[in-house]
Amino acid sequence: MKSFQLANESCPNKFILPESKRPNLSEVESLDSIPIIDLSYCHDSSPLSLEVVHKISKACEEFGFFQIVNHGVPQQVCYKMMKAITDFYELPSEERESLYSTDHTKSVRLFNYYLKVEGGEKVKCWSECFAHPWYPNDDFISFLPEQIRTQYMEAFSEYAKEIGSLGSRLLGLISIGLGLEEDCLLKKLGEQPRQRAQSNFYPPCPDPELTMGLTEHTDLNALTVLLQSQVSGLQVNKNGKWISVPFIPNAFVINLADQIQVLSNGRYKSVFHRVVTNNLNQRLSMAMFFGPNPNMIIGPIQELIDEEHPPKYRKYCFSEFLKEFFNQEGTRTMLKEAFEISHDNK
Ligand SMILES: O=C(O)CCC(=O)C(=O)O
Ligand SMILES: [Fe+2]
Repeated sequence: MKSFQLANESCPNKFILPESKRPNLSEVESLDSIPIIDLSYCHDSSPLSLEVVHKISKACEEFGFFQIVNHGVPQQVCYKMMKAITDFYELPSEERESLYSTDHTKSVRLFNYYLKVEGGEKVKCWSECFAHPWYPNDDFISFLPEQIRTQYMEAFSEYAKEIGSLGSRLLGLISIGLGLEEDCLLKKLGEQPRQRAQSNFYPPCPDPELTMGLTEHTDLNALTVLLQSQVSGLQVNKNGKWISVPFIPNAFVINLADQIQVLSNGRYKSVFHRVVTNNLNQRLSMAMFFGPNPNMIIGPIQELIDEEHPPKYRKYCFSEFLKEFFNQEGTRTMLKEAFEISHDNK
């Protein structure tokens, strides 16, 4: 699956976006940035800080994105995870070849995102992504290239444990911010929630104005915890403008995904984001997705509905949402909208 050229070569056609979909890098907003929230006072043993709850709630309403620092996940655990994915992508591409698949029903696979353009043609994103479940480990261990299997599994097991408890803690704080019981959102995800991991690799690109590392999208799950390498590239849309998310040492980027937008009846936002490329340095990220069990029924939470806030979305089974997601593969822009209730004729 050799798909990338060296940075001093020109950009192959299959990666070149039509003009209207290009990143327009000079227009990226440099004055605004997503909030940075210190979680020092929110560890399991500490009493709840209402100030932190308030900051998170505000970030969820205004940006749908924030970074967290002093989150309690040991630096070494993150370092080992980042090293394992770096080593994975640094293997000769033949070693990863057998993992490559365009079949989205495969739960472990290496793939490229693409954008469907007019005429049905597919333009590839300038990235490689490797997705797999969090558990059980046996389901994906055998797929990993042998050279990195032990290292990856060791790093991932520790990492998944830490991110699992961080995610539950964040869902608790977000629930309280919505005026709900602390365990409300976690319960909405059900038993055996859909938890997936995805590493993203963005090699240097000869012409960053023509390509996209990941085209604009919202995440389909409930919550994403993202670890990024030192090279920036992630941008978040706010009021139609793109703002960059800087790399902060020992921080995680948190973003709300579609299911929280629906559960919160539109109060908290799952916003569009994208990743741009650069011609100097490779970039890596590890996204940990928290989603509902596919059999769970999702819809606006009863306590958040009243006369002033009628339900914006109909109830659906999460598996239905997943089906819609795969139907929209390559466009992915009207996902939640497919479940909206129209109040036009009221
Ligand atoms: O690489 C990044 O910074 C973002 C990745 C992302 O948006 C995703 O995996 O959904
Ligand atoms: Fe994303």
